[in-house]
Amino acid sequence: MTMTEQKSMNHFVQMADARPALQGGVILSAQAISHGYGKLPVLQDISLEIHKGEWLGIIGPNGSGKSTLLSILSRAEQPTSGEVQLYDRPLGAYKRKELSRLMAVLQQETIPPLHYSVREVVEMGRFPYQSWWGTENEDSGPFIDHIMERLQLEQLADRRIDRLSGGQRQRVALAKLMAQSPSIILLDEPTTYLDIHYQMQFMDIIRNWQQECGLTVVSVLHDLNLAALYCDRIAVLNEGIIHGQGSAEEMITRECFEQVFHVHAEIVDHPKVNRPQVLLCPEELYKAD
Ligand SMILES: Nc1ncnc2c1ncn2[C@@H]1O[C@H](COP(=O)(O)OP(=O)(O)OP(=O)(O)O)[C@@H](O)[C@H]1O
Repeated sequence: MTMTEQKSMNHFVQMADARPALQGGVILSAQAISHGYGKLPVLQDISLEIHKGEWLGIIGPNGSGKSTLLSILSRAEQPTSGEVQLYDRPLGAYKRKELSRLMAVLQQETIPPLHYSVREVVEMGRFPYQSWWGTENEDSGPFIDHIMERLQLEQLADRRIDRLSGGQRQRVALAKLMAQSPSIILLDEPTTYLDIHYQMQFMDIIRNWQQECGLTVVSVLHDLNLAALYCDRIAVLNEGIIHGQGSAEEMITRECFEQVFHVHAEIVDHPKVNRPQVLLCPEELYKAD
């Protein structure tokens, strides 16, 4: 590791150490959350505890309330009833910059196609650490360099953000998120527009970040094999309620697929890692049985 990399890594670790002390390892909790749009109930009595350093995957069918739950966990939406707490404090009690130093959110199209360069967008991640005049106590240049290198964005540094492909933009969004140095990240279907190579690269980068800094990750994922491979724990949401939560082995089951997703599936053990993987089966194979 070069001096610059070491300095940047120390930056990550210092950020991790600067986090508030935890009690019982719970960093974020949803307590009896209910929510609806007009008369449509979307979430009913959701209670969830997210522990420091874990990767929680939220899976469930279309319209089951996953994005709504993530919006409530990030304070983008207020629940109709119930409360979210971050480090044992109600989410509503945090000032905006204070919350941004602790929590970052990545949605499918987080970065609007503006006329900024890639590097300028990544630097925007430092906003929560800047004074009124847009300056920081410490020079974050080497840290930004390190992130650009790590996400292979150096060649694109001066390229305008609106001239990038969807996959490249998603990498820039991730770089901006890393620049923000949060202790918890919320990801809403982060790999949807990525090809298989960039899906795996994206997930590996998040996992390395998690392992290096004790980052806590909450992600909505539609790809259940990725969820099984990367998440430490999975919560299954169905029709606005938690159908179940547990390890990949406990949640990625034939019963869950039939009851929640209404599809037939065979579950096999991954030959290289100790995680279940899903093999989907056409309906007629089951009719023939
Ligand atoms: N702003 C809104 N106004 C009205 N209804 C909404 C709004 N946002 C979501 N809904 C409704 O709430 C329900 C849950 O939506 P949500 O996006 O949370 O589900 P989801 O599980 O993330 O779905 P998907 O997998 O399709 O992304 C759906 O019935 C949706 O139509």
